Amino acid sequence: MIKVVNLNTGYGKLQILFDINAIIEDKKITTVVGPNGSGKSTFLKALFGLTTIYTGEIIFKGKDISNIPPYKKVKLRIAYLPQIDNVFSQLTVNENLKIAGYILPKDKVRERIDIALDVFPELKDILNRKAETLSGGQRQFLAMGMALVRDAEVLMLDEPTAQLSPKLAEIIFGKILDMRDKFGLTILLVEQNAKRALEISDNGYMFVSGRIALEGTAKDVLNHEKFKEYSLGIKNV
Ligand SMILES: Nc1ncnc2c1ncn2[C@@H]1O[C@H](COP(=O)(O)OP(=O)(O)OP(=O)(O)O)[C@@H](O)[C@H]1O
Repeated sequence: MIKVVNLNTGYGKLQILFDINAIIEDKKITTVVGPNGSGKSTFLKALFGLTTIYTGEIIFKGKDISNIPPYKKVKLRIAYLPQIDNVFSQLTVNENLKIAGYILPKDKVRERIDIALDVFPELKDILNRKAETLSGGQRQFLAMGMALVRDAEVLMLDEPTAQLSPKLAEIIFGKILDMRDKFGLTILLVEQNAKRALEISDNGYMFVSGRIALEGTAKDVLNHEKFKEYSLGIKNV
């Protein structure tokens, strides 16, 4: 579980998130929705150690990790997949998967790559392709596969279905469910495809202007008037 307590954070002097209190439950999918610019991506970045934290705590396994740099978060088995630049574009799919396992003992890497290829069989035929030649969906499969190789326990995904067709988005949502159900991953998802994302989630938060406007089970959020008003105003909902 990740517990966020009274978090105030931003970039340098520019505060973006205000008094955020949230719980990311183990082995569940928690989705953050909200208008453009409301601070959803900043929330993921803050949890990974990429923002300036003014006050507050991020508690993971009983310890405050708010001042721990990103490379150490990887060792804590927290993975963050940004919207772009989530793979090494000049390397092949196979090389990307191998590199993802760099913190693991060598004999474990092969085993973890096999597990990743079981969940993402789509990658099997393109192992020797350079990542820069992949489609958006294939790239997303690779980025998620790399998190599986790393044996991540917490997976933070920033808009994994952005720019994808509805059919591919649905496949990605299916993979996210697989990662929770087959591997017990704790997933924190930021999505523009808000309604569909909440439908596959356990818990939800809606951010508005850097503050939590709604929170509860994903079902509670989906059925709340505030969410309905917001979702009527955006595409894909
Ligand atoms: N590196 C940065 N430096 C300064 N300001 C930033 C930086 N990244 C984001 N911001 C600002 O922080 C605010 C929140 O942005 P953020 O990307 O977290 O919102 P979001 O809810 O994820 O939006 P979207 O749905 O459009 O991705 C915006 O005003 C944005 O301009």
